[in-house]
Amino acid sequence: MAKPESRKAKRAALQGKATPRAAPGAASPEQAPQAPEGSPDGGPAPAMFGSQGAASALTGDAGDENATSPAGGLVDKSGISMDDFTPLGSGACKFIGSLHSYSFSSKHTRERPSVPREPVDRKRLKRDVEPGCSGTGPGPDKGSVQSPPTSSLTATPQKPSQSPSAPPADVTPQPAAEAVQSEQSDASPMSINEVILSASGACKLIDSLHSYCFSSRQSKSQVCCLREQVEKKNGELKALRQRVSRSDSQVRQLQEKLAELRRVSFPYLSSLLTPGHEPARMNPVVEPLSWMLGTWLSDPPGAGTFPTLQPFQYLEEAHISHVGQPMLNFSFSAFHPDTHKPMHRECGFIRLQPDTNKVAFVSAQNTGIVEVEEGEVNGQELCIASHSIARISFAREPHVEQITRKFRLNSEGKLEQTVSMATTTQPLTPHLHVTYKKVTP
Ligand code: HEM
Repeated sequence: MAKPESRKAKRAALQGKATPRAAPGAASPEQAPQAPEGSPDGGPAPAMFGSQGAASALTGDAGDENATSPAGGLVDKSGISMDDFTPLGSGACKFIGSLHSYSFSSKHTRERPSVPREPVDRKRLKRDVEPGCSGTGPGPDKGSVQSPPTSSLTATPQKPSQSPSAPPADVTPQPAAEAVQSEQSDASPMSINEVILSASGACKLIDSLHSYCFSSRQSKSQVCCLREQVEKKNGELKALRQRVSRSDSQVRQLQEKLAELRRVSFPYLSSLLTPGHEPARMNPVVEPLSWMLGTWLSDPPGAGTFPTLQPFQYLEEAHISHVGQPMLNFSFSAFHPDTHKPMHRECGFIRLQPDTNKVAFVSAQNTGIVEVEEGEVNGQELCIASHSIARISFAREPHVEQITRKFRLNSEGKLEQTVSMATTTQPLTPHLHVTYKKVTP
């Protein structure tokens, strides 16, 4: 047994440190009966332990198991010091951990076989006396020794009303509950249970706070990631808008250039032909040839053949129009398919003998040939053959002696032209075949 004076001094030290740190709500007045003035400690017991039984667990029945820490605090041999129960000084987690340690070590201390345990009867006697006023010695009431173990201090789960801040009983850690149940003869199970209950509730609260912190960090990370993606997409959108803007600008420039080219090509004619900006009405005489009207582009490229020539291809634009007169105006312009270099070109007029389907085709070609072809229009097909051919005096040979043409609008709405010719060396033979698609009305 420890010396009384030494124990008294240590208790005084314990009271001086522990009293201000009593956790509010950790013990209700019923759970922690105030130490009477006649307390052997000479002052109130530490309220946070809830009962003198808990305090005696620190002081120890089996001997002086406490020592003074280097810092001057009271240290249990299990390694627990009062500082460990100080939430403000060492943090909530340390505090909770200490509570768990205390619970474990206290239980362990009580179960240590090396420590001689008092007879059950003596412990019961002592416990029965403690609530009265003194925890230092067995009470004289021999009758209480005979009292059953289910006395008022027998370990029972704390009622919620006794501790408003304690969590519900169903959250009591199982080991703690078992310890309480198995230690019914111990002097301090209720206090320990209470502390563990409080600690368990606090741990759950802290765990939920950690979980909230973690999920909050995750959410922030996701928000940052999404924000980066949005910024990246905004950048791409901005680049696309700039490209569209550039394309619009290019289209405007091309339109302006085209308008300028038209003005240059027909500086005065356009204004003369369409003063009121209304197209000329078609002369009814040429109405049977109306299917030829329009601007046409070779599609696919035209194909050239002749017995004396290598097959070749060409691009051609056919422009057939009218200005209200009883005739059509035409121009055919051929280009090299690769270099777009101008090749054959001809222009002229197509006339119809009124009230007949007889057609006269007059053409002047850049090769120095002028020719007249005549024929008939039947539906959407025009077949003509050379009536007269003339040439310049220095035209290259072989000279063309006969020309036949056929125009038709096919089932696909495309214009076709087939040309055959006879030269001074070759009989009438196909020379050209081209299909045009309409590009303007
Ligand atoms: C009705 C209109 C045309 C006539 C009467 C015509 C007549 C001729 C004749 C007589 C020749 C010489 C053949 C030989 O050497 O044996 C020739 C050659 C040729 N024609 Fe045509 N042609 C016409 C339209 C075209 C067209 C639209 C093209 C398209 C680009 C074309 C391209 C050629 C070529 C590449 C040659 C061979 C090279 C040359 O002699 O210049 N011709 N043509």
